[in-house]
Amino acid sequence: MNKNATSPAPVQAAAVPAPTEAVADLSVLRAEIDRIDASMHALLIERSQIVDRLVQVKRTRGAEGGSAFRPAREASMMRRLVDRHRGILPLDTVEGIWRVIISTFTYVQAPYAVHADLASGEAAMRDASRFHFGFTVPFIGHMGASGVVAAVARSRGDLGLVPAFAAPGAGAWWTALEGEHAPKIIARLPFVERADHPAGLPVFCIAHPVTDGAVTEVEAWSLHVSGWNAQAARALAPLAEVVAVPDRGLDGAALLASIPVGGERVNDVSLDTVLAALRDSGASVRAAALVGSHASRYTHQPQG
Ligand SMILES: O=C(O)C(=O)C[C@]1(C(=O)O)C=C[C@@H](O)C=C1
Repeated sequence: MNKNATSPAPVQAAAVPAPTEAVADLSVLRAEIDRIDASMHALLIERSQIVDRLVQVKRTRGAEGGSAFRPAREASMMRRLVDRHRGILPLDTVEGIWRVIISTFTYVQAPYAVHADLASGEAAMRDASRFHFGFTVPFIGHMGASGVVAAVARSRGDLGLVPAFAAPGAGAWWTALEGEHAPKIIARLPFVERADHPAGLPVFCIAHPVTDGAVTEVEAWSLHVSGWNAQAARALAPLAEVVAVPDRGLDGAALLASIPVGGERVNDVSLDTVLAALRDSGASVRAAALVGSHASRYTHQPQG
């Protein structure tokens, strides 16, 4: 006869630890948590010592002054972080922790402020800034992208955040980035996109151009186009992401075209392809200026 079938109760009772055993287990587990917290803290202190050495190396190599923000390195670190994450701790939390670690280590190398355009909604922009740069880095709000670009231009190493989409009334703010010494787009945030990102507002990050650590997977071009029409907009849609603002002087539009020139998914799009598509659809480009570059958009697909 099967003993378990006739007397299941003792088996279930044995699975629940006696109260004293449970208390002992809890204190053992809490001791484990204390050990892990102490190790994590020690590792952060060790990381800060490495960053100290990194600053010395950068100095001896004559690295540019200004911001210590290195967009190529950060994009690659964030992609690897989300790809290796597993377990019950939400990805949002892990990403947020590392954003604070990296942006604060950027700040301790060379203090900077984040200027953000609040004109299309303060809450989402503030969330984006705090998520990507933490609370130690000062946050300065502006009503409009022009104020952000001007503040970054005046600074030594500040960053600017501007919506990466057509915001009503924003105008062709990117034309202020055309000058040789003007700030440029150096990143697009979030580095890792997903449908339910807690700070998912798409923003361009603007700074004085970085020569060391720039990433050029996507080029941002300011295009002045006459004869801009629906056919031209349709022709560009598969080639580039475009923000368009009417330009009455040209009887056309000022465009900010983000052209994927090469990345993990290398494709054939170049400025020439875009210019040819515009010509073929009856529009003509009067002027083109490179106003920055950034890493390819990287989308995280949740497992399961
Ligand atoms: O790798 C660098 O150059 C650093 O300055 C270190 C570090 C980091 O904390 O990991 C900080 C800032 C950069 O944007 C990238 C990475």
